[in-house]
Amino acid sequence: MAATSAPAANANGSHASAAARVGAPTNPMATALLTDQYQFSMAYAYWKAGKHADRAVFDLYFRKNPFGGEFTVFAGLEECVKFIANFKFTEDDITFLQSVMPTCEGAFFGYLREIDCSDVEVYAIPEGSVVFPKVPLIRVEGPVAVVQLLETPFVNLINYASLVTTNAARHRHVAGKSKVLLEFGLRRAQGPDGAISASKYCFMGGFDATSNVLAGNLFGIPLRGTHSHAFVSSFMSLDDIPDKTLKSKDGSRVCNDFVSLVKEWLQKIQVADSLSGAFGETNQSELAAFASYALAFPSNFLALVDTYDASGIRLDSGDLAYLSIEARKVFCAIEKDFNVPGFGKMIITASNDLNEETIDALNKQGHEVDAFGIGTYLVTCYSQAALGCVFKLVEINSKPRIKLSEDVAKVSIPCKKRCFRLYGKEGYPLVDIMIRESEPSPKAGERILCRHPFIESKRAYVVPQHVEELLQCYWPGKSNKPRAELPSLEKIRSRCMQQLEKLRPDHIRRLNPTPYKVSVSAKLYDFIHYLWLNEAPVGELQ
Ligand SMILES: Nc1ncnc2c1ncn2[C@@H]1O[C@H](COP(=O)(O)OP(=O)(O)OP(=O)(O)O)[C@@H](O)[C@H]1O
Ligand SMILES: O=P(O)(O)OC[C@H]1O[C@H](OP(=O)(O)OP(=O)(O)O)[C@H](O)[C@@H]1O
Ligand SMILES: O=C(O)c1cccnc1
Ligand SMILES: [Mg+2]
Repeated sequence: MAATSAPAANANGSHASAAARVGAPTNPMATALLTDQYQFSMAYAYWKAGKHADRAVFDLYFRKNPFGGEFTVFAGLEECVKFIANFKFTEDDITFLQSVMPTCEGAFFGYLREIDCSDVEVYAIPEGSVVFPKVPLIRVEGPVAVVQLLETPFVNLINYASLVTTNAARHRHVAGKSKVLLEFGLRRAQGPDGAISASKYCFMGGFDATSNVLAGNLFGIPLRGTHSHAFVSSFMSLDDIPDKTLKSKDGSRVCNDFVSLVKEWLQKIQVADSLSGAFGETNQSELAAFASYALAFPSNFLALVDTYDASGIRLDSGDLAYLSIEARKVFCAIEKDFNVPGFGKMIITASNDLNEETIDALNKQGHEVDAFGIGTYLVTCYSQAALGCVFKLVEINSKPRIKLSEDVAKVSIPCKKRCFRLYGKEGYPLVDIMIRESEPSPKAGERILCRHPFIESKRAYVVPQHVEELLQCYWPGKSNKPRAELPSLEKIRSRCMQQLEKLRPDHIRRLNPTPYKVSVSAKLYDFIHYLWLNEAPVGELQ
């Protein structure tokens, strides 16, 4: 996506061209009808009350980090921007809405027919950033009825995206930088959209490649894969191979009878002392499948070796630590005894219900796996079903609003806010702080009081070495703010990896990670509590 500094939309109607520049959401189902019915009910009631154009500010945020961790990776922003760029009801949509809202006045549908997001402003934290609870990931400002309609699709586009990106980042963290991570989840994902999103966001979170061909086509994600048990078991014997000619890629080297060569080598390794008879009971049909696969992919050979008995290169069952070590020993012995340089470094891929815990267990045991193929646990986010992002009204017509709850964690933080990340001496982020829009920004070298939004005793002075403003303008509406760039997937992925590297290690460790501090300015703290007391009814004791 090209960078642009032009306003996305302005009063003289450049909204359509902005939409063309930004492009359409990946999923064609992400249209203006993809929302909950109650959003239309409220839009109608706002309209009836003459409030539909009231200027509202909503924050999209989550309350708790997923997977028992203390960090989250923010993802899905580009799809939200594409969504609002294309937000418009078609005549068919209007006809349908009229049919399901028969009691609404006709003029309301005339209003719906006209609306788009040209008067909506979207500020957000850059996609791929590490984020924390309570801090707005996206701040949406605009006519209340329009922004209300955006609640469900925005939350939908962010929730799973951020959850699965975080899951992928956690798998990357436990596997370590040097391992190849392959996303194999297409068959186990929640439908086609779940699968496509998983492939995109697992790559963003640090995976190297996917088996999902459509995702490769749509997003340019590298494709990787091996072969399945069906291929191996489809062969009966070496007689199943009609064309035995093996050619090098450029055709310069030809072996006319590769099958005889395979047999010859099998005899050699069967009697090799260093392999102590490991190949004595080689399954002939499995051997035929591998020989045939090698003939098809002479420079890219990979064998699924556990169909009959595990002994070598994608391992998909059994004790993966033990088998990978045994396989490596065999490869190293062959390299040494038969002088085949590089054979010992043959890539060992492992798959089969892998997840953070099993990879951690393998690491603790010691293993020789180079690449992990991960499906079910990764893409279904097995250990946490949803992130639980919410979209809350924080201000209307410049009047701050608060949502109270018995559960303090569910009390919303009112006001249109600006958010900053304060970095310490060692270069690590120390704390995120939210301030009222009217307050001066925190500055490097200047002491600022950071307060826990709800717990009075929790506060700290911080003298930041560096201050980063978190919310950037991605959709300026009718303002003249320059629009922040929507970077390529590759760039977002790099951002994610860099951000995780910059985080203090105790925030990302798997066991008992330290919570990152999220705070508000003293002014905002006072205001929250003033508004809270103002809004909370005083009980009466009888
Ligand atoms: N060394 C290991 N340490 C911890 N977990 C492992 C280890 N090796 C494999 N696993 C995990 O143990 C589980 C093995 O599951 P299970 O016993 O059902 O499979 P299997 O019998 O080996 O294979 P299959 O039933 O697919 O033929 C998988 O989740 C796998 O990832
Ligand atoms: O295990 P996952 O993390 O979900 O990774 C994807 C799995 O998909 C394939 O299994 P397949 O559909 O062949 O079924 P099976 O291995 O369960 O027999 C492959 O063998 C992997 O095990
Ligand atoms: O290419 C593979 O090995 C693969 C792809 C999808 C699922 N399981 C394995
Ligand atoms: Mg399997």
